[in-house]
Amino acid sequence: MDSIKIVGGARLNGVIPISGAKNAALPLMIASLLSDETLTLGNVPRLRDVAQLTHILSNHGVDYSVDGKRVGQDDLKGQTLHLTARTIVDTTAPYELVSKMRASFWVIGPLVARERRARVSLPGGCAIGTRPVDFFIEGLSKLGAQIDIEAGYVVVKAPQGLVGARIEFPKVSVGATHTLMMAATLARGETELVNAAREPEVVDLANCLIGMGAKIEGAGTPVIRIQGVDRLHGHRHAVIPDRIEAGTYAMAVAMTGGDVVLENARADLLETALDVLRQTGADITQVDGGLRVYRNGNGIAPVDITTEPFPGFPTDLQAQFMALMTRAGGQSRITETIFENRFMHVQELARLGARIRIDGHTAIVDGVSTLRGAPVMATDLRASVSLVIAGLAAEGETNVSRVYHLDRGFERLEEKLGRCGAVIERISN
Ligand SMILES: CC(=O)N[C@H]1[C@@H](OP(=O)(O)OP(=O)(O)OC[C@H]2O[C@@H](n3ccc(=O)[nH]c3=O)[C@H](O)[C@@H]2O)O[C@H](CO)[C@@H](O)[C@@H]1O
Ligand SMILES: C=C(OP(=O)(O)O)C(=O)O
Repeated sequence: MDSIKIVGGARLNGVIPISGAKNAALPLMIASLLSDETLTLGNVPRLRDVAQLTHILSNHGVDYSVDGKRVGQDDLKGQTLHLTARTIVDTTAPYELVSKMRASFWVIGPLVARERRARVSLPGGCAIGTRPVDFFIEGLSKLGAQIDIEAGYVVVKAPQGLVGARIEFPKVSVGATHTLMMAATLARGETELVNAAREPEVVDLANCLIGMGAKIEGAGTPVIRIQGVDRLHGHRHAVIPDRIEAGTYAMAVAMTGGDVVLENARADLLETALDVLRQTGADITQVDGGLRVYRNGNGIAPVDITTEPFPGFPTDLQAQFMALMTRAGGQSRITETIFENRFMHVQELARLGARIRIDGHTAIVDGVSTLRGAPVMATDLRASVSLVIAGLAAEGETNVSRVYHLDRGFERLEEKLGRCGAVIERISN
């Protein structure tokens, strides 16, 4: 299995192009199931999750083709996917495919909306908590579907079609918002999603669905209203830049010192995290075509954070921020409120010399002046990249194993960091 070898200590200087957002691309690809015409998506990142989802969608009958193939080392642009679900050939999403990634469960919404039935395996994804699907089940049954759990599959039937309803989520859920918004586009009448997720990826999906002919108002606010239509048509849409990738590299620069432009990054998608980074001592400005992140090597100030749904501090940046805080000049408190088991990076950061203790949902980090390289291994995507960030600032060599987690969500990580002066390479075993 591949690993990433890092020799820490180099400052980062240069330009890092930010890819299209994984967490926007995935629901957008799934939206192709709602129409028998072609959905063309630009700026799609080249990631393992994207490739995996093309397999899942083709199992349902989606034809796909790709252009924008890499023509040379300098081509760092995203790919364009053409997805056409002329007919749905299979409404079952099998365990072997769905267990590999959480988002694939979301096909349940479009499948039942278009075909009036679906059989979808309970999902997998990053091991960061129990991650139930009760909001999906309650939401779909409010839209008139009958639901049974059979041998690890959620079996949904709506022989008369879905009917609009008011659905109030007990807690903000990105996936349930995506899924029920997609389902409601083809339901009869009006659906109101209350306590909906406001994440930029939800807004991106809504914008694409509107382009396909859906009637949606309020995406980006806690109440989304959808008027069902009879059919959706083809459309072209470009995926928004990845705010989590941008935030990750911003934290890497804050950690190592240096001066990097994050090309295509948008400050408006990341305000809370950027404010926190400024408090730690990083200088961040919007420049032509991206964000400039600068730190001159002065110390890192400790800052307390609590993860929250958008526009709060994102849980998907919590591990990376913890890596940064391991070198802060004092104590910081990091509270995780979204997932109950998202501190798996703590014991691995400790192997590099970090001083962290856990008190319930809070990690208390006492900054140290030096981290020292070590072999480390992560169990999920963002935890893995937090170890890369720590390795960049550690003395000596760090080896991060189980790189397949990183390949799910970071496009050409070693290449992007290497171009800015990091000493980093992939070791293929
Ligand atoms: C592919 C993708 O976009 N993944 C993101 C998505 O995951 P995902 O959509 O899975 O996360 P949710 O927003 O649904 O999860 C939020 C909370 O709601 C709970 N919950 C959710 C659904 C449900 O039916 N019942 C329930 O209790 C979850 O266990 C969690 O505690 O949003 C998370 C929160 O921003 C991010 O960390 C993930 O990177
Ligand atoms: C948790 C994540 O992904 P998933 O929801 O697919 O597990 C993530 O992107 O950080």
